[in-house]
Amino acid sequence: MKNAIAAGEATALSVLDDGLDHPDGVAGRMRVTDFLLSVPAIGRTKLTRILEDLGISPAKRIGGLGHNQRVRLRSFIIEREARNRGRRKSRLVVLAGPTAVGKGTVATYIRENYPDVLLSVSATTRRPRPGEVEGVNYFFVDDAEFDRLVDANELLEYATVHNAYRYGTPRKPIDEALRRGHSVLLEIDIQGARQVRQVMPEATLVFLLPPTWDELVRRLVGRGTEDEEERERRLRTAKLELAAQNEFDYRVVNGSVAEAAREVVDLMQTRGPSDAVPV
Ligand SMILES: Nc1ncnc2c1ncn2[C@@H]1O[C@H](COP(=O)(O)OP(=O)(O)OP(=O)(O)O)[C@@H](O)[C@H]1O
Ligand SMILES: Nc1nc2c(ncn2[C@@H]2O[C@H](COP(=O)(O)O)[C@@H](O)[C@H]2O)c(=O)[nH]1
Repeated sequence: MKNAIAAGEATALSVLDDGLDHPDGVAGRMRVTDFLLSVPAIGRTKLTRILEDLGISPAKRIGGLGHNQRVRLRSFIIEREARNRGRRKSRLVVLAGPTAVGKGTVATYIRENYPDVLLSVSATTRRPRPGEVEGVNYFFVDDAEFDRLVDANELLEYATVHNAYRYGTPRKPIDEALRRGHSVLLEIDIQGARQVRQVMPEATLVFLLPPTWDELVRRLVGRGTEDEEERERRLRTAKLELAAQNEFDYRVVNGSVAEAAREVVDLMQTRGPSDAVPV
């Protein structure tokens, strides 16, 4: 049932009605606490207050509610769905762009300065760089484990990036976060962004641009993590990637990290974008 809500296949009201009509069915046997926690934007803190207001004990199951409790819970859900109708749903935002444009830098700034934004942690077959932390920067896995994640359909998308290592987005934490009403940010490459568009057409795709081509080259060289041959290869790919920017919903120019980060975060809020340019 929880997954049904997460996938948008059933509204909370239809799950509730199913439970009330069929006390011995899956929804009927669901605890009211689990049901309410499956409703987007209801967390444990709100749950206690809601149960008190509705006069329902946390131990109750949907199928075991008394008449007045049913009426109160149903009205609560109907009002909530009516209020939320027309508002944007929680968002999956994908940040992509050419090599060295600053995707990682902007994503790190967001992680450090906007704690409400959930930044997806990818799995990768590349080795950790100095200072990178398992579970924070990446889940560092070997080829066999990456194959297992792919075979078990545990990745929302995956790709071999820069012809070198494999990277992929674990699906479960994203489903869970969206179900809870949070917005999620993925910092991935363009192949991955295209896959996300296929499987989640409602995702917002943001293309990060350098102020100029010369500045992109300066950043790549200045980072000093690739040799000349690899830099040349990445810059050739970058030209092709820049040509893909029209596939994206918004473009953000990474002139200042703080401003680019704010624009991306604005795209995740219900009020919509500020300075980002719709494509
Ligand atoms: N707004 C900015 N102004 C100046 N330098 C920046 C800015 N944003 C990022 N940089 C620098 O540019 C370099 C590349 O940034 P970063 O590694 O974040 O790029 P990336 O897009 O994640 O690259 P890749 O896809 O190759 O991993 C880094 O040295 C970073 O410090
Ligand atoms: N398709 C995906 N691309 C990803 C993912 N996680 C990161 N990336 C991209 O890989 C490159 C290289 O990253 P680095 O940390 O090794 O420098 C960069 O362009 C990232 O955007 C992912 O899960 N899927």
